[in-house]
Amino acid sequence: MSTPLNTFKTQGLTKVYGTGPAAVHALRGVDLEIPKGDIVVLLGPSGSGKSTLLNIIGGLDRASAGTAYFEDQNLTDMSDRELTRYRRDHVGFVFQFYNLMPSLTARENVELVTEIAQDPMDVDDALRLVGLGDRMDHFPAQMSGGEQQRVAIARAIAKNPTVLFCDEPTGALDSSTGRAVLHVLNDVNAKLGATVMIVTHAAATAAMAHRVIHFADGAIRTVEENAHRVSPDEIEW
Ligand SMILES: Nc1ncnc2c1ncn2[C@@H]1O[C@H](COP(=O)(O)OP(=O)(O)OP(=O)(O)O)[C@@H](O)[C@H]1O
Repeated sequence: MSTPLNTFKTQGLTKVYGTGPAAVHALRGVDLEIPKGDIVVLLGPSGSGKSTLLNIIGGLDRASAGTAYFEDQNLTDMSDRELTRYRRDHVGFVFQFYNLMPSLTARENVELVTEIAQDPMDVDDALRLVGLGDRMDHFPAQMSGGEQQRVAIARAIAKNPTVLFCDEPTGALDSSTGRAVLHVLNDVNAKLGATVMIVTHAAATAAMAHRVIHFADGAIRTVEENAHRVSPDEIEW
């Protein structure tokens, strides 16, 4: 079988939370193609459905209608067990708050994931890739916010994910620390070939993306391809 060109393809993807007068239409028919190996930045007002989309194609939530494919697998048809396997084998998540285990060192936090992964990276290599080669035995409380976020990224990439989802990865960081974190995401994309999807309110992040998706009111308004991508070093917010 040929290698699929898209990491994701959705058609008419719809999500309604609740029923009757309390129903919230979080996604109103999203048609989307995400090429393999792209960095994609999703922008849009609060409540426009960005996290909902990420949660559904990340296998954390279910659509109300429509289809979502990961490569040639239909996520919307999967059982809970199959979705768990999909997440375990293919998906890395990075959130605004790093969710590290405080009683474990950087290395041990990453090992938690590599112990159950199918084809993990070497833990030390993952920490070196995020620039923490000399901080592996430090605990989260001994690290800055940016360093903790880099541990979270090392943990997410150590399973060798096909796709890395980042929901406000720089939301809790000052701009220079945030740039360092974006640098790491850029490297992960360039060196590992992972498709990287970033939801952010920091609109300037769009400059480093291959593709920028603008969301509003549960739907995609525009998709732009960046002819000239900018290095994270040049991003200001
Ligand atoms: N579990 C839930 N139950 C009910 N409504 C929800 C739930 N999760 C999200 N929503 C609603 O769905 C809509 C889309 O939310 P979503 O979190 O996807 O937006 P977002 O664009 O990611 O926003 P933000 O930028 O603030 O994170 C919002 O109106 C939100 O209140």
